[in-house]
Amino acid sequence: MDPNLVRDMMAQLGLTSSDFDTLRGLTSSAPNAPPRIHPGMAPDELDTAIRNYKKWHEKDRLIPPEPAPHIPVQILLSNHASARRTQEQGEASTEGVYTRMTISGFPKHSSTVPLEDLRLITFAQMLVRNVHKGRYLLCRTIAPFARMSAIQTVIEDPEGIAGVLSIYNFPTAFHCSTKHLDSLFPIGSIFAIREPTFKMPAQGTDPIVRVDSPTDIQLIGAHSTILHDVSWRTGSRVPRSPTMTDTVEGWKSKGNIYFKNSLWFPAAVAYSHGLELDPNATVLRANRAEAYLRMGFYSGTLVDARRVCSDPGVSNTIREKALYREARAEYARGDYVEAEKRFKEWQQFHPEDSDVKEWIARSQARSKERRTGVYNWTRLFEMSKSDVNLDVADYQGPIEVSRFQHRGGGRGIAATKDITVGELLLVSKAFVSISSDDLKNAKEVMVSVDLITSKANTPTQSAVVSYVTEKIYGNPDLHDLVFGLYAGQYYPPPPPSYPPTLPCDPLPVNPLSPTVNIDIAQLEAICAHNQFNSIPLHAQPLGGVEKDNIDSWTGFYLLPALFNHSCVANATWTCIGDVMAIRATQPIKASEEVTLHYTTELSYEKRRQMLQQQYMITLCDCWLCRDDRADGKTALAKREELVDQLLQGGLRRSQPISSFRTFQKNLSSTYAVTRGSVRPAMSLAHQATAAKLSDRKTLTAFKQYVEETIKALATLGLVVSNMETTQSSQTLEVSEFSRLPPTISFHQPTLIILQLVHEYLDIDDRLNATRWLRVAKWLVNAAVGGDSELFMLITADLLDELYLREFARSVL
Ligand SMILES: C[S@@+](CC[C@H](N)C(=O)[O-])C[C@H]1O[C@@H](n2cnc3c(N)ncnc32)[C@H](O)[C@@H]1O
Repeated sequence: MDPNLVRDMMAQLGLTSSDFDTLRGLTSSAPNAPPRIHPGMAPDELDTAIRNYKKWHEKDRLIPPEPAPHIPVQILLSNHASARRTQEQGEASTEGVYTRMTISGFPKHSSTVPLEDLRLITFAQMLVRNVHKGRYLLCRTIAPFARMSAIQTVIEDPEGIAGVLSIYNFPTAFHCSTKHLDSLFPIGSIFAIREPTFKMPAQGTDPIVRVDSPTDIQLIGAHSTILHDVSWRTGSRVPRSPTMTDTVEGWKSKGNIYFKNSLWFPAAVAYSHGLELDPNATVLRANRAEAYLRMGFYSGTLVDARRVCSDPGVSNTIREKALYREARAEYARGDYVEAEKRFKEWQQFHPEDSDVKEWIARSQARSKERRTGVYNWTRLFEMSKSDVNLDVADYQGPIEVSRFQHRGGGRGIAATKDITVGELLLVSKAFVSISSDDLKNAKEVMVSVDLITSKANTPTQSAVVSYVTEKIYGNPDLHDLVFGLYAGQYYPPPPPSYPPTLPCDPLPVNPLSPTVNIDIAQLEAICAHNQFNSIPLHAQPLGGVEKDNIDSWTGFYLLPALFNHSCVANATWTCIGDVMAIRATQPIKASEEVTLHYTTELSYEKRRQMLQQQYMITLCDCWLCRDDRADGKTALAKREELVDQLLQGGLRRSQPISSFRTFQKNLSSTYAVTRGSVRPAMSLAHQATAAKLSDRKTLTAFKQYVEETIKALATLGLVVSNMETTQSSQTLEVSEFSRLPPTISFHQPTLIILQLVHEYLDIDDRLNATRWLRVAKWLVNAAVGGDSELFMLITADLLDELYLREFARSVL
């Protein structure tokens, strides 16, 4: 901060010059402040800023912990008020999307010690750059919260010393309004912060108490024993704080007001305060169950609803409500058999209720999906266009988690029987999925810069940790499902099997005292190692432009995260809405490893780089990479150069065909002659040559065009019977020997084939056009499932662009 500005501010606040000297020590210590990283930096600028930031971080880490300089509370409050005003102004404005940057990937502490085993600490005893293990800070808020990268406020301890508190990843606070924050944490809220970290902020100059894990925060009710011997030096009541109720009825009506305003979490907190006063206050518990249900805190709903149902003194109306909530929570947790039972129990009291009939039918449909793996993919695809959040059951086909010692994490997926191409292996609903559209509604986008990978994450990647944290917070029994995933080389290896055995009963949720500890640093590593970043199918149709303008999408899935990578994968994944389906693209033998692509780059070097960015620290050992490495560095470099040349428009259609042939020869010379037909980079050269030949309208040129197109497909690894001789034998067919290209997703080969269909129709060869159209349909259905109808929907834009829609409709 500019010292002159500080001096002006202090004058306004009536502070003395000795206060100013204290402050100058702080504010002019700009050399100790971290380098700025801000939105709008050019890529080079950002690279340099990240490098400088890392250097600063290393230096800052070496500075021993030291007492914090005293910053007058008025200064803290005044600085904070301006941050709060910025958020309020942003809320009032109708314009623009604001981007915030935050730094991730540095070590951070999350406490695992219960509050009762910790000793009290005060600000005066705390040191900057220190984690205060074995201690807890008791404090209360003396300002309203404001939301920046984290939610932030000013707190004071019982001795009246103030400091800034920043809480990251707090449930429901990711993009919340000031109204939500004020309801959640009114001024005067009392917290116990377990093992607080006092540190220099990631950006800025004033030290902060930084809480990364929301489970380190315990909300303290007025009657808590922890407050018994505590008196607040600045008075029992914080100025401007609302009057706090301290009766069960008071908390109930507060909760009900929040509930009516759709402020589910503040409502749940209010009910929890009431339940702390009287754990048998059944109405509050029943209401909390509903608030949890609205927030997706299903474990909390279930525990509360069951307890209400088992209360012998409860009225029939409340018991029935609780039973319905229990059934809904069972359904949402994927226990469809239990859900059906509960809904049927409820139905006994309301035999004609149409909603419950619908829920029973849905429970039965989900149970059937889970048993059979039969889904209506076409319907799901259509539904995903309006709501990505699809209602389906998970399904596990002929696969299991197995040991693969040589892979990071030591596990992988193996086939439990011989598998055929296109067979459905797994259907999994996202644990969380985030599209950039979800974030844009919030008028604010957060971008995190990862110090481990030295790159800026996309907005949806930056949000994933907060989303997963919230889900675990409200569903604590899911904790081990997430923390059983691989977290990378700096963490102990995950358990050899997956999923872990989960508690039989759901765990309770209490926002005043969270049930499980969430280690945020480990969760960041887990998310980074296991997330999926491709765009769901409805938003990236073949041909045309992206439909929903989705520029980034991140999905966090559980069992799908157990698949290892191969550049020549034998399975492929696609997302319809937030549902991932994984299918075999090659025949797979029982006990063989089943793999997916983490990248579909055609060049060895680009694949290597992409895999490294996804934390694959060892070189990929698939046969394609081994063959590529055996070609030697010089050949690989030359191949890379030629491919770049091609992609940058180095071969123009106006050039003579001989230039294309020479190019092919040069590129081909980078592959050892002994290599098999799969040569992904060659596909690009064949595609370019085919495009050139499609301009020349002679029969010979057409034949050559077909030959080049077929080579483009074959070099990617597509196998269809008699593909190479189809011109003469006309026996092109999809048979049990057919397989999808192992090197790439279905999109590119489908594009190539539909182009070929278009060219055949152009010369009125309907027979071959039909044959190839059927190959395209087979390809899409094998990768995505469904039938002709789904094929037509997925390829609709491309079929239109190529004037193929009517033809496809008539022959499929
Ligand atoms: C999403 S996890 C895959 C499951 C993981 N193997 C496990 O045990 O949980 C991704 C990590 O698995 C490892 N991995 C994936 N594919 C691999 C491969 N082909 N070779 C070696 N390690 C691989 C890498 O360490 C990568 O960071």
